Amino acid sequence: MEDEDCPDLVPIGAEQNDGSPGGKIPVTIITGYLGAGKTTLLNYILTEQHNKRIAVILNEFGEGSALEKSLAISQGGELYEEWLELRNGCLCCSVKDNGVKAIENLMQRRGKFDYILLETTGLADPGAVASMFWIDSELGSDIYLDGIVSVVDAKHGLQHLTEEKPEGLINEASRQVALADLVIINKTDLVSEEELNKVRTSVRSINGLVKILETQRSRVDLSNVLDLHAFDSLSGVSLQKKLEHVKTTHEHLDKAIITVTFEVPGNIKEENLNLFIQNLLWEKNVKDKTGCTMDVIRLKGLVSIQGKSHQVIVQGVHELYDLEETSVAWKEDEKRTNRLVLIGRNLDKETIKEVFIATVREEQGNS
Ligand SMILES: Nc1nc2c(ncn2[C@@H]2O[C@H](COP(=O)(O)OP(=O)(O)OP(=O)(O)O)[C@@H](O)[C@H]2O)c(=O)[nH]1
Ligand SMILES: [Zn+2]
Repeated sequence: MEDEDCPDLVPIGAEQNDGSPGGKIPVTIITGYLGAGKTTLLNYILTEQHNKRIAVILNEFGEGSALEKSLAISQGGELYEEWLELRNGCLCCSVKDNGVKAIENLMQRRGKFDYILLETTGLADPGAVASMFWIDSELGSDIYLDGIVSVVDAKHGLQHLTEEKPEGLINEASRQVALADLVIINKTDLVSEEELNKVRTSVRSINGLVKILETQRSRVDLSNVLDLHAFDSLSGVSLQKKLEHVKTTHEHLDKAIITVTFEVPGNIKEENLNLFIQNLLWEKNVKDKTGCTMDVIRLKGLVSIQGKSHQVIVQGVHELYDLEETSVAWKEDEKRTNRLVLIGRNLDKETIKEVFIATVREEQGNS
């Protein structure tokens, strides 16, 4: 039965479902720039009462996906009904033609879900992801695209939306807004009313029709997010029309922005970690081999802090960051380690790892 070309979706925490056959399964695409609050929204949806069996598909960068998963799980606890990971990393390129098939194979194997939430990477072109459902609608699929939700960071969104791109390159953040059926301006706690007005105006100028909601921690009435039927015959909008309107591309990843991940074993001192992060995000005195400043847009990590029994999550978006102790304890026989993911410009993995080690070195070997 299995198509060889068809990428595998990897179910995590497998447990058989017997869904009812019949009705088609809606898919909501959750998009938004790096660090805007997409995973926070997913977590929120999953913890709210919805009486649905929700499958979650993460479209994260290849290497970082294991970390992303562990971050989200440790935040969301056991509330995830399903957790799927695309083994090939990027959904837009690796499974463009087979993505729908992969999801359907999964439903066949595991029984039906009531709803599918698909989180794209912060740099993805949601149009490329959406188009895979459009192609499939003619094939009588079991799933349909319900809507595209775009999360905008109230603090950094304006910067993302107005950033000038070199000739020929499209601004990902504004494309995500242009394609959205719902825009959630999140992190309103971080801005003044005036700043919020500017972001709202900017969103409105890009997409004159879209519904705009403003949130903290992506807390939003679920009836505004799920079952939008944005592309039904009833709503009169076809996905095809929308995609024609907003140019979508294959070159969905800004070439200049890359992801680096590294792992360093041992315990580190909290103050040394702070120093490392502050040099990187605030002082901006960490340079690559050619002398260019490393510009980190997004930072995630799972680290082992000296004196703490539990794993600590590091989260950074531009210059804002915080450390949070998780509910996951390091096991007795477990090798303590620090895993970091950085997304930004001028990042070179060796240098950044060296700088990290140099900053925390004195703590190596302690436990
Ligand atoms: N102050 C504040 N922080 C928030 C809010 N919502 C989310 N955050 C924080 O912002 C950071 C990024 O949130 P995520 O939900 O991981 O963002 P994301 O869009 O999934 O990020 P990527 O997948 O890396 O692009 C985390 O540290 C969140 O705790 C908010 O309303 N206010
Ligand atoms: Zn995320």
